[in-house]
Amino acid sequence: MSSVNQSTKATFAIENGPVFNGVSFGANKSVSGEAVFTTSLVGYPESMTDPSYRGQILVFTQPLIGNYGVPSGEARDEFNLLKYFESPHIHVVGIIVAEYAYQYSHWTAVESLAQWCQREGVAAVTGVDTREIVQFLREEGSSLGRITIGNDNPVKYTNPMANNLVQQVTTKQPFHVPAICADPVANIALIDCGVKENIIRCLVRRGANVTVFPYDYKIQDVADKFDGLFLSNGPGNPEMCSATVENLKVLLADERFVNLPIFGICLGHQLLALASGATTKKMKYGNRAHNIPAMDLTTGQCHITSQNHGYAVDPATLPEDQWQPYFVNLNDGSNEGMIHLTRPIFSTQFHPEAKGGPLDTDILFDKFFQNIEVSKQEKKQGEAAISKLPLERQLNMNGGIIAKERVLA
Ligand SMILES: NC(=O)CC[C@H](N)C(=O)O
Repeated sequence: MSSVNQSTKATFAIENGPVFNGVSFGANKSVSGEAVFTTSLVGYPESMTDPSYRGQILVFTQPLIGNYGVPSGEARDEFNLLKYFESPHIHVVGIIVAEYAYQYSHWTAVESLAQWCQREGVAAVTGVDTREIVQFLREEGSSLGRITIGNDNPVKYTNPMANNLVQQVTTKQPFHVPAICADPVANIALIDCGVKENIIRCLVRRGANVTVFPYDYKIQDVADKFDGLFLSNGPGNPEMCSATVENLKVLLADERFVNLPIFGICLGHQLLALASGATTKKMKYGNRAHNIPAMDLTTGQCHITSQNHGYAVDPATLPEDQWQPYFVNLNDGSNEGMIHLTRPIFSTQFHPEAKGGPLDTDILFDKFFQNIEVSKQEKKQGEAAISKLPLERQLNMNGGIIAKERVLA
C-alpha cells in the first residue's frame, strides 16, 4: 500500500491546448516539458529510467498504472549492472495516468510508484482522461505541457529539446564493464549518449568487454584498440549532438577503420546517419510503444519492435552509393534503420535490446558479434600475410611509414 494524500489537486495543461484537472500522486513540484505518450502496457520503471525520456512528460495510454509497484533501484545483476532500471534515476519530469493503482503487488516491488516519484522529485497526475490527451497530441503533434500542483503558480512552458540533453546524461568519465567469462570474445567501445543498462547487458552477456566513453570522446583516437563500436540511444534532437557526429565523420573517413564493425541504436542510428551525410527530422508525435511492426528490407520479414523516439532519419537523404535503408516502419512508413553496402555497419531506430520486450530483434546483437568475428579473422589473416612481407613493407603497413628504402636511425 502506498501513502498518498489523495486530495492534492493537480492540473496538466498543454500549450495552446486543453487543461486537464486531476489529482497529484507524485512530488509537490510543478514542472514543464515536452508532452509525449506511450502505448506500452508494461515497463513503467524501465521507461521512466530510460535517459532518452529526459525532460519529457510521459502520458501512459494503458489506463491502470502502478499496480506492480517499483522494484529496487539498487539491485545488481552478475555484471554489476542495474537489475531492474535502465539508469539509476527517473528522467521524465512528470507522468500522467488515467488511474493510478493505489494498491500494488509484485514480488520484486520495494515501494509504490507514488513513493518513488516523491523521492525522485517527479510530478505525477492521475484521474484525467488520457484518451482525450492522446487524441489532442495526435492531431496537433508533440506539444509542450506543464503540471501544476495544488495552488502553485504555473511554471513557464519550457522546451527541453532546445538543450543539449545528451550532455546531461552521458558518463563523465570512461568506464569499463568486463565480460565475466574466462575468454572474452571482443573488446567493444560504446559511445554513451544516455545508454540504457540493458544495452550494455546485451553486449557483456555475449562475452564482450565493454568500455563506455562520454558522448564527445574523440573515439577516432582509440578505435584501433577495439574490435567493434557501439552507438547508444539518448535524449533530444540528434542535431544537438554535433560533437559525436563530428567524431564519427572523422572515424568514417579514416581508411584504418573500413573493417570496424559499428552498430547504433535509436539516437545512435540518427547520429550515424548525420555523420554519413543524411538528415533527420522531427516527427509529428513520434513512436513510443512496444508493438511497432518494422520490416527488414533485406529479407521481407516483419518484426515487432520496442520504440521511443521523436525524430527520424530521412531515408531519401542517405547517400545511395554507400547506404541503404535496412528496416521500414509498417505503420507510418518511417525509416527504421540503415545498413552499409560494403562495410560491417548497421543501425536501427527501434530498440533490439527492449527491456519490457518484445525480443524479436535481439538477433541483431548476434549479427553485430558475427561482424566482429569476421573482422577479427580478416585482421588476423591480414597480419599473418603481412608478417611474410619484407620488413620495410611491414613497417609501411603498420606504422604508415612510407619509405622507398629502409630508414635507419
Ligand atoms: N531512444 C532514443 O535514442 C531517442 C532518440 C532521439 N532522442 C529521438 O527522440 O528521436
